[in-house]
Amino acid sequence: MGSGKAEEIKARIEAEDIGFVIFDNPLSPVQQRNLNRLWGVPVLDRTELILDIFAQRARSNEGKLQVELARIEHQLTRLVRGWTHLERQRGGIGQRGGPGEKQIELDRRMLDGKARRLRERLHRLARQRRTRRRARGRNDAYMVSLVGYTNAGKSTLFNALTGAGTYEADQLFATLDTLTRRLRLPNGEMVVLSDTVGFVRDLPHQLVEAFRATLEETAQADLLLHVVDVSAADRDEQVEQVERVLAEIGAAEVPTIVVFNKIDAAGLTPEVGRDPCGSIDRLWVSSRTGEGLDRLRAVLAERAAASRTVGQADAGQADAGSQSQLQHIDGGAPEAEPADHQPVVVPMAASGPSGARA
Ligand SMILES: Nc1nc2c(ncn2[C@@H]2O[C@H](COP(=O)(O)OP(=O)(O)OP(=O)(O)O)[C@@H](O)[C@H]2O)c(=O)[nH]1
Ligand SMILES: [Mg+2]
Repeated sequence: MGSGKAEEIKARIEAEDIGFVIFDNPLSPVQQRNLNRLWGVPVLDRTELILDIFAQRARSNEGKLQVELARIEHQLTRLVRGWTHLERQRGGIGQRGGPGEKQIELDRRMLDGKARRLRERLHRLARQRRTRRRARGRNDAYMVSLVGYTNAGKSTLFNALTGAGTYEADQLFATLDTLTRRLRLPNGEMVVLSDTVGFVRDLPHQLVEAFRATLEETAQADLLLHVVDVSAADRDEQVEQVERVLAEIGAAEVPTIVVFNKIDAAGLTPEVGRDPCGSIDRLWVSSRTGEGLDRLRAVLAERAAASRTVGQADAGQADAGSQSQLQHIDGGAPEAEPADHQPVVVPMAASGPSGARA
């Protein structure tokens, strides 16, 4: 940003009585200090904004520790970035022997120590969580995780499916703590459903690191429901960003069904889409009105049943709808079934006897 632009913004801040300024990209400590001085209002960058929101939302002990760790990691990167500058500056104004350098080294050691202790506590918590899960016998259950961009409607879908009162709100990162519930499906199948923290474009690296334990659980799910706000203007970009984070946490290979949510807001009707093998891999639903959710339940039931009968490797193969699931289990020949080898989108109303409402 040139000085002309900075002056222009200063004029707007004064004219419109603006309280603070947020940059959509990283700022160095020096840039931040200079702009703050020029404009007389707080100046945040994107990472700090996201960290602030996370800090406000964290409820559980683990969530709070994760945010604190992310904050410290962020401070550490800034310390390193600011360091050379400070060193040069202090040298320039003739201070002896670099007291700034010494102070920064002390700060860095203190922060390093804090980060290490936090990581140890988080490790212990993650271990306890794994032990608890084993005790509950959840390792055998079919695990389904809701993932998606923040505000896509994961918690709303979670509530609609489980009847649980998870916090849902029209705000970013409403959910920070993974919440898990058992869900009984129409065919009597039991699955374990988890609601998770939402993703966002350019999720600060420190946050991905701090939330790694939580996110890695996602990677261990048997199935991901990738919830997409179909009414969002930038939904394709959101999908891409979520896929990128999933790859980063090692979840790219987990079988995934894309759930296009909020069809009521987009003026769409419930539909399903199939992969080239005929398996449903996309559904259009509204978590608010409940449209399309019966079909989603049926698909979940089928995937869970298939994973138990034919083993994980084939779990994605045998789920073309609740009726056809019965055919498969009754000995129908699934490999002979899909005639078309192209992905097709089947409107639910027109999907024949195996179709609309399970
Ligand atoms: N119109 C409409 N709004 C929905 C639907 N599903 C969710 N919403 C709204 O979208 C907003 C976000 O919903 P949440 O369920 O909190 O979203 P989330 O994905 O859990 O968000 P984070 O926890 O922040 O990642 C809320 O205001 C919901 O009421 C839907 O099917 N239709
Ligand atoms: Mg949520």
